[in-house]
Amino acid sequence: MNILIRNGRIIDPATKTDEISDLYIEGGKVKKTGKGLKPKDKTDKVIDASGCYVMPGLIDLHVHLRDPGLTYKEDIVSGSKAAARGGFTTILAMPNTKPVIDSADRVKYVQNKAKELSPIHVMQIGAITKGQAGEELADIEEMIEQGVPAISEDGKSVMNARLYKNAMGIAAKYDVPVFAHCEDRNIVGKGCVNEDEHSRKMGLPGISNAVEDIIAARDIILAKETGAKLHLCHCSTKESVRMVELAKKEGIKVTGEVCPHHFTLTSDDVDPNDANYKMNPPLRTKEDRDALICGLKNDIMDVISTDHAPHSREEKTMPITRAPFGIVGLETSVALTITELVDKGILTPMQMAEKMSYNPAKIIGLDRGSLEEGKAADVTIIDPDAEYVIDSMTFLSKGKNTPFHGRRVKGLVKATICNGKIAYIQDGMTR
Ligand SMILES: NC(=O)N[C@@H](CC(=O)O)C(=O)O
Ligand SMILES: [Zn+2]
Repeated sequence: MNILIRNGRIIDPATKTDEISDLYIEGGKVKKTGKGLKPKDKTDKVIDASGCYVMPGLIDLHVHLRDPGLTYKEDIVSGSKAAARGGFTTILAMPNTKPVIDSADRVKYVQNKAKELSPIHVMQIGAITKGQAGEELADIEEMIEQGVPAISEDGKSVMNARLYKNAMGIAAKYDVPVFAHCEDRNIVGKGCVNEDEHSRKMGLPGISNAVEDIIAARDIILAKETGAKLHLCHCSTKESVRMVELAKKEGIKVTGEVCPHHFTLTSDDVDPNDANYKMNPPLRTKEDRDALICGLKNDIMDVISTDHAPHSREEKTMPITRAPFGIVGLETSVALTITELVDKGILTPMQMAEKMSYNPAKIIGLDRGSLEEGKAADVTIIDPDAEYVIDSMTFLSKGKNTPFHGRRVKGLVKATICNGKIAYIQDGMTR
């Protein structure tokens, strides 16, 4: 089946294109872009993308699919359907599953299941230590051979710097990036929200910026010594932004990621009776949020990822002190990015495409994130003007844990096309 996308605003960072045009997909590839394209065949699907962005398929570097072992929260099928609805054609799954993905066989399990059942590309990240216990390196080389796009201990930091440095040495040798979750276990204590006036008033144990900053600094120093590519996950503090900026100036191979909840909300928004405001790292102060936004605008921060972290209703209705950290993000990130950043003139649509597709592809060395003729047809069509209220009950994800339920937003994914096939489409979009 071939697809003609008509009259969309084609936004392609790879070719620096931003113009109203058509795009023809044939044999799973972008065959042609240009004005006035006609369907070749009566069986061609035609999508009217008037008023819509047509971007290279979005890539989410930070997703928790919970498969294997925690599939009551999410599984590969529900997670990828949610991702497709959110505009993503490629997602990277974190290894903090049960068991932890720390061997080639376990990587293979996800790869095979995804290949069979997912409408989009799912790439599995390998853990850094066995069982994420922080004591012994996992067989990183064997997982790299099996095709992991990155290694990560996400959910925690490898506290032993010697072990971590060894892992970075291996990553550098194979030019595979290290995705760092920065959290000093020794000082985080029982913290569940940002440590500030608000947390003190609520009587909740806090998490200070130092919890993140100490490890971010350490990891940047280790990246410098080992030459590894370091990607700082879910940056939440103003100091993290500053460190990424300085490290880049020094020529250290570091990239920074920001999640929509961290550029949308602050610790003042936290409802102490709602664990959907609890995530790791926590919502920070207005000063931190403004620094993240500024970092995105100035291209210090390279990536917007979701850190999609589904949990069950039972888990998230526990008191905030006991509930697990994390919120879902796959089905809200396009809308929050458009509402909070593009619509306010902070990011151009081109920057949005860079941070949600082009840069993520570059970081993992993936030949995606581009709409150039001849490339694989991974395409996302978004209506930036569609206004609606987020309803978590409509999520395709098993996780409904979001603080954004009931929030009015702009920006709706109309269609997601993966390898030239429709992975998700809104009713009434094709002829
Ligand atoms: N972000 C979170 O709050 N939680 C994540 C772990 C993580 O990404 O650090 C999870 O696995 O639930
Ligand atoms: Zn994390």
